[in-house]
Amino acid sequence: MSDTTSSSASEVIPDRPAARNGRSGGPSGDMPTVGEVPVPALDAGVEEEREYVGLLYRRLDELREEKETQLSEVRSTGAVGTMQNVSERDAFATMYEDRLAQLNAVDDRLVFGRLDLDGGDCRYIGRIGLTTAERQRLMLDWRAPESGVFYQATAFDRQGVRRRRHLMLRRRDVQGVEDEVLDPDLLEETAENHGDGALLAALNARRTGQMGDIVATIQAEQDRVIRSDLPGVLVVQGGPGTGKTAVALHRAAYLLYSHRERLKSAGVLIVGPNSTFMSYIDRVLPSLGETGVVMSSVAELYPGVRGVEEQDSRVAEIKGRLQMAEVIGAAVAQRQRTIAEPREVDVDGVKVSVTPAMINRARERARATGKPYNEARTTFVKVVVKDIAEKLERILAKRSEGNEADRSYLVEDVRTARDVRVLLNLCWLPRTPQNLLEDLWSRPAYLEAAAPMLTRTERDLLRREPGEPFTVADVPLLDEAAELLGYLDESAGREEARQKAARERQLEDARKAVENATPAMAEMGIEGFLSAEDVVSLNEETAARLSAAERAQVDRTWTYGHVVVDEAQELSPMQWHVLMRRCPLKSFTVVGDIAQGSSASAATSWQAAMEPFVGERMRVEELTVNYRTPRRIVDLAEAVARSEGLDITSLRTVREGDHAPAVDQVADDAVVPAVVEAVDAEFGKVGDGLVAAIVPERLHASARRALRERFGERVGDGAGSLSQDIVVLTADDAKGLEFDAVVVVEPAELREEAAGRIGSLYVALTRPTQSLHVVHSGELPAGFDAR
Ligand SMILES: Nc1ncnc2c1ncn2[C@@H]1O[C@H](COP(=O)(O)OP(=O)(O)OP(=O)(O)O)[C@@H](O)[C@H]1O
Repeated sequence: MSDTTSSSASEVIPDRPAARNGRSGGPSGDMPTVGEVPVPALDAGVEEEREYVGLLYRRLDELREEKETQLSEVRSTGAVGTMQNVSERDAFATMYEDRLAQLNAVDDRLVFGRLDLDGGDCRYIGRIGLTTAERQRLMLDWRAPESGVFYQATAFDRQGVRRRRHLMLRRRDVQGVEDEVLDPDLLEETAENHGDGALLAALNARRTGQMGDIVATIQAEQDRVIRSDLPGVLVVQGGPGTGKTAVALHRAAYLLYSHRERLKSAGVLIVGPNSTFMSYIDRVLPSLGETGVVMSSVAELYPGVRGVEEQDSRVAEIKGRLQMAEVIGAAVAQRQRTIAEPREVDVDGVKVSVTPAMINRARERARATGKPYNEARTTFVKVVVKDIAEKLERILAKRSEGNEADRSYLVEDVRTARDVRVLLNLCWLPRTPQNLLEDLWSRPAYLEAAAPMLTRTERDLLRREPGEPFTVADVPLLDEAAELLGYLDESAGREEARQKAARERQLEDARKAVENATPAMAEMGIEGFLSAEDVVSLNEETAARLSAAERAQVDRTWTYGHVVVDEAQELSPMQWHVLMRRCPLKSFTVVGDIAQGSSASAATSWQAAMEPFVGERMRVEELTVNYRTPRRIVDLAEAVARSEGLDITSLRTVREGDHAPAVDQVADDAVVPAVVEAVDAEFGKVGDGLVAAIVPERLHASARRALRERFGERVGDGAGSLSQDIVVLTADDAKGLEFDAVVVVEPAELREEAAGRIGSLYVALTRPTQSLHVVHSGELPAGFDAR
């Protein structure tokens, strides 16, 4: 058994240089080799590189075949033998499956870089590490420490790099090479292939509606963020198009590689603003060979609920306050009541008096357990039932003149007596998070008692009818309620405890199994690929084949090893509060742009947003180059933002752009037809690209209808349609996305929709990669005159 791809930082890769140019650094020395494998010389062109790339693909195919054979052999073994044998078999099967999935995922543009170093060493950089069957290195994983210089070296700080070569592949074929010569001595010897063409080619490429990876062209300031240490809170501030999303996703892949042991079992959570955005980014990590990550929009963080949009931003702001945690706490506590007077209950025809003292005593006992509300209720019920049963026993003893009743029957009679159940529910009602929240919003008296700190107007704003769907802003409140209420069904709590204990025992078995398997895996150059946790999940009957990621997704109480938050400027304090609970270690990558904030609770500074949760303990990095939007469009967007008082740092841009922004003013009733014309005109400019119309809510349906009339099926609908030619979006939905051309409709209205905050208009203006077209009937916001 041998496997020589590298999957983890802890893998043992013999540090044998793969390629050494025969004559140190010379352009045309003897052909260097890896074992018997020739490596193209420094002055090699596309043809020679093609040969080497062909060799890498042959190796990839060989490994894939090997894994397929191993997997079918292991599967055919069947589930026989001791528990430990079964664990070992399953452990190997999972390992082969994961590896196969990884090998399949990295097929497209497997290799993208080559470094030629002082002293003649040469390194190929690709999506994963590859070695020959004799364990000689063929290609390095981009995340390996030795690959760092590929992204970091500059002419001023060469870090031993003579030349950085970008190999530009289409699928498996080398289409071209691009060289950056850093060593001045080499400049004279190599005449061709200079420039930053790989980056420009990537930036000019037509957009597909799906975000791609940037692994071949990560820039130095981005690389520093990606490779930053795991612990603590890292905040990445960056203007539009600076690659925050790309960097956040590559960082997740990097962390999974360099801390695989820890993160594979605990998992990594990636949180984004909405489901459109989540589907836009969902292919990036698989293309980097990483699949075990949980992705969730803020609307889906509470399992089983998908929050709808909160229509009124004032309501969203109130529900987002940290204070709401107190409101939920008070609402929970209020559901425990006592009785003012003794009360008679009927147990099988016998009247028993229940006193306030009995209720109070039971309540104190229950509270003293420190358990969540529903679980503490179990103690309350037990104490009250026992007290009533004792009273009943005494009454019956008196009546039957000393004949003893069977205590256990009495307890059961009391427990099932209707009067008793009514009384118990009156004093301590069992609750679900959903019905607690529903009561809070639909019963003014209840809300008033729980939220005296809110004004009357604020409470009135929160009012809604029972049965209406929960909103995004309700999601953290449901989570808070679930935390305080605990399990409704006491047996669910017990079942959970039982499962925990069983899991502990299985973990012990699994540790032994993994220990046994480890030497064999190390022999294959694989360490840390499989943990005892993985083996246990394989053995669990209920979670027969669930990965940590899959288990985490359905478990509200799951705690992750790392959490990545995108568009983080939009999060409310309550949303942060809940996210912090998902990662008690406080290992976060937080990316966003304060200037783009448009939600009712948007942060005004990172310090203000994070301080309640992490104090001063965070590090802030800034990204400064806009890779998406050409200079001419950025100038306009920045002028608009500045005239509205936004404090933004001017971004550097990579491209000047071929098209000046177009602005069409039309009559009120001509806006929708003008949008259709503008979309048409933009196709004229950008050819087959993607065009988005970003419109106020009011015009969404009519603009879509008109575009469909003209362009038919080419007009997409909803989150799944980003890859269609034309999409109609609100400014909120456009967050984080990009298109070849964008038609921004009624900019002043877009600003008003976000309660006058300029952030959403700034977002809309910075979505194009090529061309911007503005259509308006009303006044233009200030800043447009700077064109
Ligand atoms: N190093 C790079 N190489 C190639 N493309 C890049 C690079 N950095 C960023 N890009 C591209 O620039 C575009 C913008 O990146 P991304 O969406 O990550 O930016 P962002 O900062 O999250 O933007 P916004 O805040 O405006 O949503 C994407 O198409 C991305 O692929």
